[in-house]
Amino acid sequence: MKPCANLTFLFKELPFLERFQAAADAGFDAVEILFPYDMPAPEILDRLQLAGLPLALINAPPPNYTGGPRGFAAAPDLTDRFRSDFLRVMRYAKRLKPQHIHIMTGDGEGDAARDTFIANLKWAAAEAPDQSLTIEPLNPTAMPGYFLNDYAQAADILDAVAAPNVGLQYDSFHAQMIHGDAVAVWHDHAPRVRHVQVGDAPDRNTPGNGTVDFPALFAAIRDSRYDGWISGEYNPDKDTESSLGWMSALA
Ligand SMILES: O=C(O)C(=O)[C@H](O)CO
Ligand SMILES: [Mg+2]
Repeated sequence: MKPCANLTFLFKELPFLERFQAAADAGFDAVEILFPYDMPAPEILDRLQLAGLPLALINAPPPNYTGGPRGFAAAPDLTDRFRSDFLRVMRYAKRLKPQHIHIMTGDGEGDAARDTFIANLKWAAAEAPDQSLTIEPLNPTAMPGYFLNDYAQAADILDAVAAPNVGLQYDSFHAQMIHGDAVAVWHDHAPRVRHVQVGDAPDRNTPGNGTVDFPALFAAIRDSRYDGWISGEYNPDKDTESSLGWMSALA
């Protein structure tokens, strides 16, 4: 199991560009960045190369995302917007080579949103056949109104899309908040998972300081032979360094 650091959440004690080396020094093998678009790609690439780290994941809402809607992939009236933004994301991705791109749905509900999301995912999968794309249910307490908010719903959508390069992004914080048992969610959906993020519930804080059963979760992940990244995506209770005890369970 390979540890990854989400640099949007971890090492916030440091200026953004210094977080890459800090992650490498702390023993991480990769980093992910939720919204890298405010920074020139060459600067990020430079820091990745200096630290010797691959980029595991970026998000795909619009590149100019600045606290606006969290994506458009399920917005029936904004298909053109989603598609032109996706092409811009792919131009960025060509430089940074993220292993996964998380496609965010934005707000919505009902059949029209579902159909739009499926059609957009099929289109994106065909447009970028060599790029792994992920979808991630976000819990309604943290993200009210967000369309993709349940793991069974995500499984249904992945079945309908049926594209080899589209899979599930599992997040222990959201899984626990949505379904009450992050370990059970892992057991139900492990074969679909392409990328894992960890944080505790209910406060998205340091793993081990909340209600998620991390010993059971890491044992289940190990048993399932998942070989992707396990990324820390949480707000450390104190400083980042003292929050990294969970990494030793991955060795
Ligand atoms: O909120 C999360 O858990 C995510 O991973 C999203 O990418 C947030 O942007
Ligand atoms: Mg997440």
